[in-house]
Amino acid sequence: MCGIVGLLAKQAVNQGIYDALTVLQHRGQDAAGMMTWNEGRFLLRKSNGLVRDVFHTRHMARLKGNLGIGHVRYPTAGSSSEAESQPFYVNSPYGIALAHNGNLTNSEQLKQELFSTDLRHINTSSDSEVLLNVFAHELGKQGLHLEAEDIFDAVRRVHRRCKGGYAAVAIINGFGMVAFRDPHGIRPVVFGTRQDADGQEVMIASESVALDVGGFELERDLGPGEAIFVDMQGQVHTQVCADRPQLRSCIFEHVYLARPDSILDGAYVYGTRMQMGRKLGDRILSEWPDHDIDVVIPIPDTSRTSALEMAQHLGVTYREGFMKNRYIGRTFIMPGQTQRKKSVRQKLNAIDVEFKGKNVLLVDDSIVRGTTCKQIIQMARDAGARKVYFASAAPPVRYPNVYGIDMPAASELIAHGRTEEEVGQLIGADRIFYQDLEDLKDACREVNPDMEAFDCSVFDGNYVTGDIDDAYLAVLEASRNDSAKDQSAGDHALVDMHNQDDDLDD
Ligand SMILES: O=P(O)(O)OC[C@H]1O[C@H](OP(=O)(O)OP(=O)(O)O)[C@H](O)[C@@H]1O
Ligand SMILES: NC(=O)CC[C@H](N)C(=O)O
Ligand SMILES: [Mg+2]
Repeated sequence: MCGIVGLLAKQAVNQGIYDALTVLQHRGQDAAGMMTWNEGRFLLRKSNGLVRDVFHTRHMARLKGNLGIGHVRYPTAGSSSEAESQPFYVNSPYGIALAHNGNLTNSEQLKQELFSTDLRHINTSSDSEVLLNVFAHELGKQGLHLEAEDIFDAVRRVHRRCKGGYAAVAIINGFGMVAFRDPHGIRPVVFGTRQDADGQEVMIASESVALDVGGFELERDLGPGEAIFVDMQGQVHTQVCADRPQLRSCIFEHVYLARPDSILDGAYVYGTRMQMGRKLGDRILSEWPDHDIDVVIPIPDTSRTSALEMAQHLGVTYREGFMKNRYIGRTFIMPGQTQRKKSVRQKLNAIDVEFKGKNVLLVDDSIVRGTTCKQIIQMARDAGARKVYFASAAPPVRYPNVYGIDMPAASELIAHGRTEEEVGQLIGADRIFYQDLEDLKDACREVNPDMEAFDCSVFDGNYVTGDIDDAYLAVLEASRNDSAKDQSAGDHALVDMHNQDDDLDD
């Protein structure tokens, strides 16, 4: 779940893209990058680190031009090497730069095809470089002069070849900006406009919050299989380019990934999280009408919205019993288990008075590996809680994700092959409550009834692209489990196009 942004404006876009990336930072903390286009040249800066660490004044000054794209990365394929940070660039045809959120599930097969049939070489292990090359190859079948229709034809062929979850934004040298969303709309992408004295400016982004910050009016989400082309004059052209588009957006965006102040597929994430809190409150009341919960305490940050609503619904006091260190990022999207474990303790600290002698209900948005809740329950006990109950606003996460969330190994998921009660025992809770999957879907549908169905694969093991079987998951687990990733860490030797270096003079 990386963050992507594209901006075509009437003046320099570097600051606008930087600002958008800072509000998309929660989608990727490993690397950041920006590619602008100026008078026929692409200018690139990308590196490992947070947005504020990657772009210094000297880089910003060099990122000239009124058209650009940006990316914050949370790796879900290949390595976390700087060379695999994004955007990527390819020189033929025209010169194309691309940033991608998601994961291709057939990238190995595509890589072979690109080499043997399309005569293209992929220089990294990133699936995003594969996506860019498929797009480039299909675009290369068009003529010297591109019209919107030609671009949409190329995207149509990309959808026929690529499988998985992908939202991508690209620049085509001399022609404009393009974005497209996979035929199931698994990963989100929205676009908005801003009126300048010289004409219309357009921003495309993973989440609407990026548009808010830039003063853009949200037009809408791209639909499943839809593409948008913004020409150099700022004119917007859109077309659905998939043969059988079906909206199956990732429900985990609403549970955890997206910011609550974003609107995805027409639904305020804040609203869907509130409904999750209500539904789970209902479940607790029906399973345990004479409960003895004294206080509801959220595990900051993401669970706050659901926990507050749940407490009100239960008629129980809500208290902020854990303080969050604002300088530690999201732990779940950190690359290794050792770092994730250590960061939970650095990130959260208990306020003893809220726990002493009380029966506390701790609420989190989800339990994935169990890294957070195990430590938190112990902290609550150490702070003097009498009983510690635990509620997850999402159902048990039992299956790997293959569409752009780095949960590749079933064996690393605490609920895989376990009952709810077994998870409760393992994490040390006196009682555990999980959301029901139908209730989770209803929570989202109640905010936008048009969202009929979702990708819920991490909860039900049903992969909407239809190409995932046990053999695929076994290969994925072997190649991307935590210890496999540890062994490939530090692989920075891959070559890439010239990247602005830190040792350049100011
Ligand atoms: O079971 P786990 O493997 O620990 O994963 C689940 C936890 O990770 C996330 O928090 P994170 O710190 O990433 O972000 P947040 O501050 O947005 O809650 C999520 O909100 C849960 O708290
Ligand atoms: N989280 C994502 O969207 C990752 C995009 C791409 N698969 C990468 O690893 O760079
Ligand atoms: Mg959390």
